[in-house]
Amino acid sequence: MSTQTNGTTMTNGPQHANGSDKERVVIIGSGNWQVLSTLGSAIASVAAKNVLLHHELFHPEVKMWVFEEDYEGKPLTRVINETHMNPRYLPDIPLGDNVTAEPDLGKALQGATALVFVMPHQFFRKALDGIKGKVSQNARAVSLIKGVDVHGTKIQAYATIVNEELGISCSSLSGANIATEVAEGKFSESTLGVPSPDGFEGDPDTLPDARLWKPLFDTKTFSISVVADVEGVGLCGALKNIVAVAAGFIDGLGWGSNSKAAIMRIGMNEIKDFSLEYFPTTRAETFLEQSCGIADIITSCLGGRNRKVAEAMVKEGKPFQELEESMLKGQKLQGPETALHVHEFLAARGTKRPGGYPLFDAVWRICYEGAKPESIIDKL
Ligand SMILES: NC(=O)c1ccc[n+]([C@@H]2O[C@H](COP(=O)([O-])OP(=O)(O)OC[C@H]3O[C@@H](n4cnc5c(N)ncnc54)[C@H](O)[C@@H]3O)[C@@H](O)[C@H]2O)c1
Ligand SMILES: O=P(O)(O)OC[C@H](O)CO
Repeated sequence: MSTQTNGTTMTNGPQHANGSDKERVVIIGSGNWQVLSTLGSAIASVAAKNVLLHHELFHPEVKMWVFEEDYEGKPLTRVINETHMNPRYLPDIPLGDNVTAEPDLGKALQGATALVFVMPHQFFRKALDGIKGKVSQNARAVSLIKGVDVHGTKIQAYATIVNEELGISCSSLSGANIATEVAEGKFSESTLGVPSPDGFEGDPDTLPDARLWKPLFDTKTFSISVVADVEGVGLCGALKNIVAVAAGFIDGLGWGSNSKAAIMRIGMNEIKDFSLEYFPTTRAETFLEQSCGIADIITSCLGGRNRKVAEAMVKEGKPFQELEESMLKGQKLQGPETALHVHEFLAARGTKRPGGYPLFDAVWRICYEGAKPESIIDKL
């Protein structure tokens, strides 16, 4: 098994067990980030174009594992394969004729060497159980999942779990990336965190996993920057969802732009300090300089689903679970559960930060403990 801290077993790619020297891409997930699933479906549409462009590196077919469900009386996979769109999670966006939807995870993984994980974190563990033992040790993975996994005093980003459980190298991709805007080809940036040898200070674009994933995702309108910080990129994506919930409360209360800017600033500091406190390989500049850091906080606090549902919680006085169902229609919220996971972790592990993490704590209290939204500023 490879170990991935700042270092990993650095496979240099091609010459795979499938007998081909070309990378075979499988997208595991098919939601709103399909561009990347809706990211899954949005990501599928970006990746589908790039495998054709970089045909010397990639096999032309992109498989997409789809959690099978009924769509207007037909299996969703059949609808996707007939129309080359995913009307359930990413309406009106062509995915590319070379994307094949597959409901059987084992079949989707056959011959796969480049695994793109893009599903709500709520479904990750079950999918991972179905993947174990079915992946070539030459394969590599990238996680686009924005969340953290907590067990008692242990907290992990998803790329680390993929690395540990499947024994393959895993990168992270995260940024200011509202899926529909990416799918519509509106200019966005994203950050790719790749494994590197300990103490690496060179050009991250030269690292082996950057040479695989950057050609798959980078386009003129979806611009990828590479950093040697897998965990930092994953943590930014996870923790900004808590801040976006807080921003939604501010909107619901009608408190205006100064309050929202304060929430973004305080949230940025909590994300950075939390990551540096518990994940020693993370780099402060990832939070302050990259799309996955400050830029994703801004876009999520302006236009994300977490913000939208949290605003409705205040205005309609309903719990997030009810609003998630009625407003998102099958898409999933990550912010409230991430606040719960972080709360459980901090309760078990404690913190050396003076005053703790009061914004993260306030979001947990409002979502799960019935605290009033106005109390969000009480300990800031
Ligand atoms: N949508 C975005 O704008 C966006 C942007 C960047 C990152 N992300 C991240 O990408 C990840 C995926 O988000 P998304 O927006 O694509 O998903 P989503 O919120 O659209 O959720 C729908 C997905 O969940 C799947 N699903 C539903 N029930 C399931 C089950 N029982 N088992 C397995 N899968 C099931 C559906 O098949 C579909 O793929 C998340 O971590 C999210 O934070 C999303
Ligand atoms: O819609 P949200 O709140 O899940 O955020 C989507 C993306 O993560 C924004 O980068």
